[in-house]
Amino acid sequence: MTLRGLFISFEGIDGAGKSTHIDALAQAFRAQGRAVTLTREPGGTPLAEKLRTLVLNDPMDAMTEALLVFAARRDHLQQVIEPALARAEVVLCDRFTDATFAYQGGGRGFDLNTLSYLEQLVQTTQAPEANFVRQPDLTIWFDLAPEIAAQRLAGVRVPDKFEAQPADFFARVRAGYLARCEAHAQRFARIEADQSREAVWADVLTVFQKQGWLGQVLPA
Ligand SMILES: Nc1ncnc2c1ncn2[C@@H]1O[C@H](COP(=O)(O)OP(=O)(O)O)[C@@H](O)[C@H]1O
Ligand SMILES: Cc1cn([C@H]2C[C@H](O)[C@@H](COP(=O)(O)OP(=O)(O)O)O2)c(=O)[nH]c1=O
Repeated sequence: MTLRGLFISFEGIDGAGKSTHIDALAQAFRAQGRAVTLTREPGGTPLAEKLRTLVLNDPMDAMTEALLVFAARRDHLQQVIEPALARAEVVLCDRFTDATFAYQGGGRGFDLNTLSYLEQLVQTTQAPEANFVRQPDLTIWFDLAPEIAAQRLAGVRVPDKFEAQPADFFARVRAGYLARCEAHAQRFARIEADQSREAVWADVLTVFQKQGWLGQVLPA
C-alpha cells in the first residue's frame, strides 16, 4: 500500500491542552513506523519564527497581524509542509489557518472575507495538482471554556500578547473556532477539553483510530 502524507492541525484557545498531546501523538505515529514532522504556526521556518516574534510581542493593527501570519504561513507551507507531505510524512502542526479566523477574525474582528481571500491566495499550491488549495486532512479542536483555560495557565507561563487578553476576547476566539468547525465539519474533530488529561488523550486517539491512521497505542 502506498502511504500518503497526512496534514493534521491542532487548534484551541491558549491553555486548551494542545501541547500536552501533540508530542505523544508524534511518538504514537513514529512507533507505528511513520516519519513525523512536528511544527507550529506562526513559525516553523527561520523566517516564519522571526515573524512569530513580531506577531506575539509587538502591538499592531489586525490587518498587519493577519498579513504577517499569512506571510509566515506561505513560507512554512513552501519550505516545510508541502515537502514533508510529498515525502508521505505525517505533519503535526500546532495551529494553522483556523487560528487566524479565530484570533484575527473572531478575537480582533477583522474582516472574514479578506481572510478567506488570503487563505485561497496563500494556500494554493502547485502540488499535487494545479490550483489545489491546501487544507489540513484533519483538525483537532480542543474546545475549552476560557475561564478554565485561564485557571490552567495562571502562574504556569509568562503571558504573551494574546494570552494577556481578557476573557471576552477568548469567548470571541472560541466562537470563531465554532464557526470554522461548522463550516468545515468534514475535517474538524471537536474534543471536550475540560476532561482529565487521560480522558482527552483517549478521545484524541479514538479520532485517529476511527480514521484508520493509528492502530492500538500502548500507554506511555
Ligand atoms: N486535561 C487537563 N486537565 C488539567 N490541566 C491540563 C489538562 N491538559 C493540559 N493541562 C495543563 O494546562 C496547561 C496548558 O496546557 P497546554 O497543553 O500547554 O495548552 P496549549 O498548548 O493549548 O496552550 C499546562 O500546564 C498543562 O499541563
Ligand atoms: C497561527 C496563529 C496564531 N495566533 C496566536 C494564537 C496564540 O496566542 C499565539 C501563539 O500560539 P501558541 O503556539 O499556541 O502559543 P504557545 O507557544 O504560547 O502555546 O499566536 C494568531 O493570533 N493567529 C494565527 O494565525
